[in-house]
Amino acid sequence: MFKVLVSDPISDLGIQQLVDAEDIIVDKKPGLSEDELVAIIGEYDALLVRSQTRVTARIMEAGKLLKVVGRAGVGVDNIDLDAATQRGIIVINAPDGNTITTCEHTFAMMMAVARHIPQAYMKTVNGVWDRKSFLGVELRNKVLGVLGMGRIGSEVAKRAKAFGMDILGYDPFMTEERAEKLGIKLASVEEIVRNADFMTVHTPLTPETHHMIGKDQFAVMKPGMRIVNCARGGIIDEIALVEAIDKGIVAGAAFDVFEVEPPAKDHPFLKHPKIIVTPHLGASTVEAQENVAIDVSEQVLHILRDEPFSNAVNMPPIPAGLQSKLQPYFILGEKLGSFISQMTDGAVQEIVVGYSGDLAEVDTQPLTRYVVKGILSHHLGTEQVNVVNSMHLAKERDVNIVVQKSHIAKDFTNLVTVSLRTKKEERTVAGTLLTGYGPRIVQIDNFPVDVTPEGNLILISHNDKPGIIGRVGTLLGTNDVNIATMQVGRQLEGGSAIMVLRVDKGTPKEVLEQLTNLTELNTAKEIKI
Ligand SMILES: NC(=O)c1ccc[n+]([C@@H]2O[C@H](COP(=O)([O-])OP(=O)(O)OC[C@H]3O[C@@H](n4cnc5c(N)ncnc54)[C@H](O)[C@@H]3O)[C@@H](O)[C@H]2O)c1
Ligand SMILES: O=C(O)CC[C@@H](O)C(=O)O
Repeated sequence: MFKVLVSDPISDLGIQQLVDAEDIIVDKKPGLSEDELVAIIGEYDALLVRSQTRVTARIMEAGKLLKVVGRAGVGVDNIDLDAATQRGIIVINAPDGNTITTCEHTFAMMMAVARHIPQAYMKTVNGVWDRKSFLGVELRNKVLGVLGMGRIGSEVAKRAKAFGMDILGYDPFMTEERAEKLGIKLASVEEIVRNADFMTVHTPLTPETHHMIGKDQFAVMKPGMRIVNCARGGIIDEIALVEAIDKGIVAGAAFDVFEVEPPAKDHPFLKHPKIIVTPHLGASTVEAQENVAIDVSEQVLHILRDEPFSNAVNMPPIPAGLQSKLQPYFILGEKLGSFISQMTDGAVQEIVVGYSGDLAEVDTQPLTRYVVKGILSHHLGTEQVNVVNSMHLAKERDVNIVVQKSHIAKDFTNLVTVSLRTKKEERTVAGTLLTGYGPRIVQIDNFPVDVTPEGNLILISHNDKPGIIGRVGTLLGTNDVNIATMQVGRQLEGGSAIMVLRVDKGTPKEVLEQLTNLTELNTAKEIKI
């Protein structure tokens, strides 16, 4: 007999298959505190949550029998994935069940902000018949900018076409071919900000998307824009948005999500006449709640019964023999993936992973998953991508993955080479494990280097001319960026060259821009590992 605890309000119909199962006992106890959960979780094999329960490391630790945590929804930001992985607890989610519902909520919000529905409602029910203050705008013939063209963003784009809107879409994984199929135009964030009448965000919250719409974007924004966020709080800088509305740049905003939820009582959105809000209701329909609960219950049943399952968002078990052989390479593979995705521009089309030397002899599939995880995590967020789903996510985005093996590894016993082909360019890094020293990057494009992939790095491509290293050092020094180590690689004297600097802290954007403007310097990119 297995025991399942449901600790958030989850659709009864959705979990009916668990209730009906002869080998399962279901207890519904919504609203427990962390301490209360810690006290009882020890007797349960599975925990089912929505977004309210924070499944912390303490709860996992106390869950001695816990095999699976099921999230009825997409985001797993309320679950400590590392703690789950460490304890061998499988975390699953239901990524598809609430797509349409959230897309429809986005439209409800877009139309409400276009026609001032909540504001007009408030006045009318308070006895004021005001037909002058609420002149709206049509959606027809307007430009809609969609940031994040995944499941929800793509559905929004499809429906916006029916409203007669022109759609500009931005997503690092969007290719011209897919954009053409969807009938949208690919654009950069800046093009969207400068040209859209409405803008809606549908990305995960990652270090890259955090405040992706902030002061700089509002400064160049098309006046009169209306903005919708039904994705995650923090993608749009809340304070900068209020300023932009007060300056007359933004005409109105509709938010379902907040940087801190629930927002404080004095949050500037809550009394602003041009901002409408809902309390994270994007996924709250009967249909979506049933869908996600059915999906997640089905997978929980499979896991408890030791049957094949899908939608795991953390680490799968790897056979013991292979685990010990490959384990040290997992870190190298993921770091190479992260490094190359940060140094390469454009939508990813192909990943080529080469294994040379001893590695050519073993089943490297788990290692490839780590490389792909490192690449995709940069764009999709570490919370969403893991070694279970990385290949699936790449396939979903039409990214071709090629694996090549060779018994010869030139100067190294083992070498992992990763090439990334995008619409714009093709780049390569190679790395090895040095006994006693750990992972090393030994090649960047055609340049031999010796770089420990760790911390804050700056990758510079320049022309090999006297004085350039000094100029870079002086510029960083004057901006209080301390260089810890430096590596320079070139092929020919006076030809193109690269520099890899390790610095003590993150490099501000302006400093990177100033670096790029130095004579004989082509590009300067920050890489964080
Ligand atoms: N309000 C709600 O109740 C609710 C409900 C469901 C989902 N969500 C949230 O909506 C968001 C989208 O969900 P989804 O199911 O469509 O996810 P998805 O993974 O299918 O799509 C996200 C897309 O964002 C893209 N992306 C990543 N970084 C980007 C960047 N810097 N710029 C542009 N695009 C970038 C990814 O390539 C991906 O295609 C998530 O944040 C999810 O948690 C909210
Ligand atoms: O459970 C909810 O209602 C939130 C759902 C949503 O934010 C998600 O990520 O799926």
